[in-house]
Amino acid sequence: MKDIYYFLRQIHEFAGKTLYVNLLAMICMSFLEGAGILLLVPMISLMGIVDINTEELAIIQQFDFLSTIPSSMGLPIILGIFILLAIVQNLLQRRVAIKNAIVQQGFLRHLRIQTYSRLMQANWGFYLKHRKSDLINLLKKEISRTSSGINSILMFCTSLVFTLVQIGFAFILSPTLTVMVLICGLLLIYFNRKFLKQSLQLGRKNYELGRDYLAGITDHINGIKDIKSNTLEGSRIRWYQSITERMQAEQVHFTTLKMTSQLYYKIASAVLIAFFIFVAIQLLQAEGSQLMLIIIIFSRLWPRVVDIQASMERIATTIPSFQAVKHLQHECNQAIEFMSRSHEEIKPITVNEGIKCKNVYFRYESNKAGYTLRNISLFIPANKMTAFVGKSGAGKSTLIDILMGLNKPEKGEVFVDGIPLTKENLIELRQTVSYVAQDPFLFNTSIRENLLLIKPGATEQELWEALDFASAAKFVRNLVNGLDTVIGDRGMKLSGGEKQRLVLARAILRSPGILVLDEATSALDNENEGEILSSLNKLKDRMTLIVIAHRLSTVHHADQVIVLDKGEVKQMGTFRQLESDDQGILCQLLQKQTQAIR
Ligand SMILES: Nc1ncnc2c1ncn2[C@@H]1O[C@H](COP(=O)(O)OP(=O)(O)OP(=O)(O)O)[C@@H](O)[C@H]1O
Repeated sequence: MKDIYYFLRQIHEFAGKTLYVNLLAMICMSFLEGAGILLLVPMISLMGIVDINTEELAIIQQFDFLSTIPSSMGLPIILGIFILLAIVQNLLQRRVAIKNAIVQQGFLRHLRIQTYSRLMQANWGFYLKHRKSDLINLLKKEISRTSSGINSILMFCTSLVFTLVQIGFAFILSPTLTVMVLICGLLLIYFNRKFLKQSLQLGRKNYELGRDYLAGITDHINGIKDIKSNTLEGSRIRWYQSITERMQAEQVHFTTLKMTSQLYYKIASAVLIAFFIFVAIQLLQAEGSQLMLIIIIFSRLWPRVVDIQASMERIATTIPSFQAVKHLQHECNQAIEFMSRSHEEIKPITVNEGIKCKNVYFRYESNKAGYTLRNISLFIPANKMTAFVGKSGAGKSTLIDILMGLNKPEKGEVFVDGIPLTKENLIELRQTVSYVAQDPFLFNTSIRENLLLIKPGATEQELWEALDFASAAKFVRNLVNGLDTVIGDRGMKLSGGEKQRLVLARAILRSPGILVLDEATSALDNENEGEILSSLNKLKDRMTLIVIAHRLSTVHHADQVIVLDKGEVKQMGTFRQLESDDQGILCQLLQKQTQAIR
């Protein structure tokens, strides 16, 4: 209930008075419909179907003036009023339905933007904890279900108001009968509460299956090359058959549940009508007029009771989506990375002295023993090249993430020009950094757009200079569409080395104060790597370069080399100093690389 209230409050804040105007319009509609029912009584009477005694029904007496009109005119007048009421009611209904759609679609968009913005502002730790496909599932499916769940709740409220008004009218026609119908309806809703419980369980199953389905197919499509080259197609198809079978069973179960609950109501409806008619005729010797009332009230009220039960079941199935979206929003709020200022307003900083780590400790899971980084203290001077080397798993990328403020130290601190790195100045540092990852990300669009993403106003000349710097100009010129070539999903249509050069060009285009290269030249041949290294050498005095490299030839020219091992700094100095230490790790790494070449 708390979860539903959370979103109802949001829609109240979002839609404000439109929501209440709509509810009011719906109440008007039910009054018009009620008046229509009341009109049926004199109409039936005038038509001579049954002679209804209106003396007992005060409100119906309001229509007595109709009997003063000649009967040849009375019927057309009643029918005219009836049609008029129906027109007004349906015009109102059309307007309310459109307004409702505007509110619902607007709220869906609002929910999407709100959740997406919070996701974008969440820190890196949040993303390390979550599967990407789960986030996509939430953004795509669960938010829509939440929004349609809200719609069901609003419809439920309307149905309730509608029913109350109809009960009022039915009460005027026959209080005893109305009370009896209501007691029967409430009893049935009470005995059918097991359907609500089952609907909630099915909603949970639907959520889990949807999430697993998306996670599985995302993995398969992303890893299709490995699947094909290792002939894993069979096992993947078997997984797909199994999950779709469970999804099918869940949907069939849901329909069975819905239809069973409706069946109970329909059978109950027939039994109750038969029972009331029987009692009315056999025991109370009721007249035709009362029988007609029984049928009118039943046919009007009973579908409302059925609607209420169906709405409650629909709402129950969407509760897991409410919970999931609310939980996501809550987690994002907890993981908010920086104060929400527009990125455009924030200017990059100039690093004059350098970045310092003081006694930094870090681990990915705080409940596990052992740190990934232990007692790291180091200084990265501004406008120099610092290289991190070490065996695989030593903690190099983790440390870089700490320096960029992506990971937050559990103990110790990071300083930029002597100022501690905090939520307040983090975004300024990020604006200063350009990062080239091991597995670079490119968007499925043209080379030009991929580059302009970093610097939207860049001129043609700036684009080509950046490409030149990254030794990418030649291959881009050779493409038929040059800068306008579309490069496929994640740059699939380019070789690994071409992708790396393009990402490097993109990073340099921004003229960053700090350039971070995490194994950014690992896929390049010696010739291209050599060209990039000499370009980087020229940049050394203009920006702070932080490089991770396995190939030690890459870090020869670094001003400082830091060797990490098992999460600790083991050596620090110039390349020459460290290579001359026979017992040092760098020397061992060098020997291993030389042996591997032989
Ligand atoms: N998201 C994560 N969750 C848990 N542990 C992680 C995560 N990422 C890395 N690790 C662990 O942290 C340690 C350091 O990893 P890191 O990627 O920093 O090493 P690295 O020196 O950059 O390795 P490589 O040269 O192979 O890229 C490894 O033991 C790794 O298993």
